[in-house]
Amino acid sequence: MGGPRGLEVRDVVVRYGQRRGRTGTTAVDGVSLDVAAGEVLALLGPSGCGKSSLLRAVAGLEPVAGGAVTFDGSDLDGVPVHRRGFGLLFQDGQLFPHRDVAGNVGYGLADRPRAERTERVTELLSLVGLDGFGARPVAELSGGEKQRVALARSLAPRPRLLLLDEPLSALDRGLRERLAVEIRAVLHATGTTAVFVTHDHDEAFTVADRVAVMSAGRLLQVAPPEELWRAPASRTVAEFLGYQAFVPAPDGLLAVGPAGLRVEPGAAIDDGGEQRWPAVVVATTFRRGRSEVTVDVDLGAGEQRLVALADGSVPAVDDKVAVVLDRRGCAVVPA
Ligand SMILES: Nc1ncnc2c1ncn2[C@@H]1O[C@H](COP(=O)(O)OP(=O)(O)OP(=O)(O)O)[C@@H](O)[C@H]1O
Repeated sequence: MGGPRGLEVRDVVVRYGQRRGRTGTTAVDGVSLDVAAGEVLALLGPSGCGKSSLLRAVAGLEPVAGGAVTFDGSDLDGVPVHRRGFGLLFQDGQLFPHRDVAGNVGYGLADRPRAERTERVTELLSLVGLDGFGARPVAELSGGEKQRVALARSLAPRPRLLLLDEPLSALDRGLRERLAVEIRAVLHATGTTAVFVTHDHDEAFTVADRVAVMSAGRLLQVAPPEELWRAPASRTVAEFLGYQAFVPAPDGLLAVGPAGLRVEPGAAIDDGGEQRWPAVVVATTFRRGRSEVTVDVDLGAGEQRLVALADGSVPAVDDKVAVVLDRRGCAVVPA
């Protein structure tokens, strides 16, 4: 009957504070979602959209008010957290302060023979780039090292599903980007099925095979990163992914991405075909090998402050320039 089926979430509802005469808050409002065995799925959405509530419901930390959560075909209704065989990793890795690194990583292996435990701890420390760290007290670790230890600890008992709730959000940006790449590599190397909650689209795109975008308790779109970026299902999804402006187009709305505008020197002249708009330069920055020009421009929906790329010479602040669309940096969404 085929391989393992992984996680199935069907019409799940999570509510808080519902008492007699009070409706309470509906944090998750009928979400259905599958995560295949070995797949890494990111749950992406703004603060308060219900991502953590959904994750906690899957973990068994929050009761479901409707719908069902099943794993490999069996319903988890009434199955307590510690019987689900899932691993959990939170923003603050919650290491045991009085155990050393090896003691933390081996925590979930207490029932295994000592030799096997030692071998597994060594293997995992190597996997997360912490060879030789076993005897270190956790208090002496950096934030990034602590999260690596927490990741190793959560993977040690080979959970059938790993649930990660904003595991990188307490770290600074550079470290976050590096660790996101490492987490992806570790999850794939171990064949771990995982759900990764984040509000950061770059992080979601780095870590996940598929990204599920949530808003106000509902699922808006689920797709692999490139597909989501190329074809956002709605303006809301596009806005959340970082598309910065919207221009009416014959087949819907043209969503203008971070690389969807270019500046050209000289004030705008209408040359007939191409869409060009007059703009005023507000600031220029050089980032990641390219010049980004912040401009005030009206693309038809009122003046907005947007970012355009400069190919050639970089204009000065207060210069009048023209901005043109670069279709390669745009996507069409339904109007
Ligand atoms: N224990 C709780 N009691 C009451 N309301 C809650 C509780 N936990 C969450 N909520 C509410 O449920 C909604 C969804 O919260 P949730 O934490 O799931 O969102 P989130 O997308 O994970 O946001 P964040 O990224 O800020 O954690 C919010 O309106 C929140 O205020």
